[in-house]
Amino acid sequence: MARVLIIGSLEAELGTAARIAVARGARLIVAEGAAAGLARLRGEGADLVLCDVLHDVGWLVAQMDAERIACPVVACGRPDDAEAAVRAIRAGAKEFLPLPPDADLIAAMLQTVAGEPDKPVVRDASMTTLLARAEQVARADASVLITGESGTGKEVLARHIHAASRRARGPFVALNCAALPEALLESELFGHEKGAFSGAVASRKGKFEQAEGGTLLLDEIGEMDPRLQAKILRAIQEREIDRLGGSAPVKVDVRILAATHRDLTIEVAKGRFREDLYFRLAVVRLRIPALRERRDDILPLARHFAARYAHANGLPERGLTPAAEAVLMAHAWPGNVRELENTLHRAVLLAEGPSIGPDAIDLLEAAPSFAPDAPPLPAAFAAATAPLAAAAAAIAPAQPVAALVGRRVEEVERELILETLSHCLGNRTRAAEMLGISIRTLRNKLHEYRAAGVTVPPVPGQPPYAIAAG
Ligand SMILES: Nc1ncnc2c1ncn2[C@@H]1O[C@H](COP(=O)(O)OP(=O)(O)OP(=O)(O)O)[C@@H](O)[C@H]1O
Repeated sequence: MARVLIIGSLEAELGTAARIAVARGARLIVAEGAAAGLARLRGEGADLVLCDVLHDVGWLVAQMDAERIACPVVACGRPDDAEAAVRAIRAGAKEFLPLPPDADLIAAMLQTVAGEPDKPVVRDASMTTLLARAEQVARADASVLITGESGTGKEVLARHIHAASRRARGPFVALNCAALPEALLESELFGHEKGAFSGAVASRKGKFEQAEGGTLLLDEIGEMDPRLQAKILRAIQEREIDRLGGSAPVKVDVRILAATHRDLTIEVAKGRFREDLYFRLAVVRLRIPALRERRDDILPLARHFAARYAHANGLPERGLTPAAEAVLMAHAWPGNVRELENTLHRAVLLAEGPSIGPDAIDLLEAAPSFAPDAPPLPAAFAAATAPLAAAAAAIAPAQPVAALVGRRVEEVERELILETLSHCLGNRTRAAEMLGISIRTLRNKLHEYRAAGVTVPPVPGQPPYAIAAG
């Protein structure tokens, strides 16, 4: 269930947005102004903020950045007020929602931020067995360790377990442990009290407390530092956590799901992962096979994505020709379901005629190392914000592609990444979102650049650990 924070008056058109969000299953938090909204974010967090442009969107985003509260802010206002829209986007709002709001747009936003779970699409016998097992263990409260290569659907399975559990009405909170340096990860997990470190201007709940009564997915747990592993172990064993700078432990009622692409038994053998934590987490182990190991899933998934992206782009649903299906079946899918999804998204946009033929299946661009983690915003969203995009384009004209001919992709990619990062004032999360890549991919790229002697914009707020870990 997505938690939506609305900043503004519900008596105005924003009230319609609130009603639509609730009808679509969101939990609503309302604050009268930006400062009150920030206080609610510190206290209970949110998956999405809708902020009336009459309030100070720029101040809110700056405060959220300073306090490292990661949550997309969507500015809302009159569609003819392009100036306010551009101002809000420049101030760091992720999107501009024209009022009165369109019900489909709100639904699309909710789906994007909360990744509203579709039931996993499975056909292959290995996956139907795995799903049945997942549903069976969902009812218990035991920890579950989900393993599988990147893009196989570990988070999808975790959401499904949550939805099938008795905690389904509680929050589902996911945290990518590889995306943050150790010190930030600690405060993200356990929260902090005011003054716990420079920049901690107010106390804030961590993911454990935000997931109270629900499920916490610790994604990429294999990347976690041993010191934090010890703290997670304590949280699971004692069912309590210590906020940074806190004087007393806080009781938590959270079910832990963990995911990793690594073989944790190897990490344990090498002394990089605590054995006691491994046994705590791996009460139940679910291994998702790579897509190439479950070929009967390829076509049902491809049809599912073809229908989903046709719908999202306002296009008629089209089937795949036998030749296109043959191309899909012949590919090895190193990027797994995520690669298949991106390929079908492109195919839906590229295909001409009554069905999707092999010409529209463009596998070359599906480089797994650079595949976006999150699905792009639905096209309905882009359509509604088109006037804004035009205004933004007028401010920053695009570089003509012809000017790039003769340059190496690697070089252009580096420039794009570093420019985007400076544009976002060093904010990794926002830059990754803007680039359409995962924060992990961004961090890996930055490490590569730094190793090659390239100067990388520092993390805002600049505590030394953040700069070092970049
Ligand atoms: N069985 C499935 N049915 C429908 N969609 C799926 C399925 N499996 C994966 N997907 C889609 O594929 C994409 C990747 O899935 P997900 O993020 O769960 O993978 P992951 O294994 O957690 O990846 P990573 O290890 O990189 O975090 C998502 O967009 C998800 O919606």
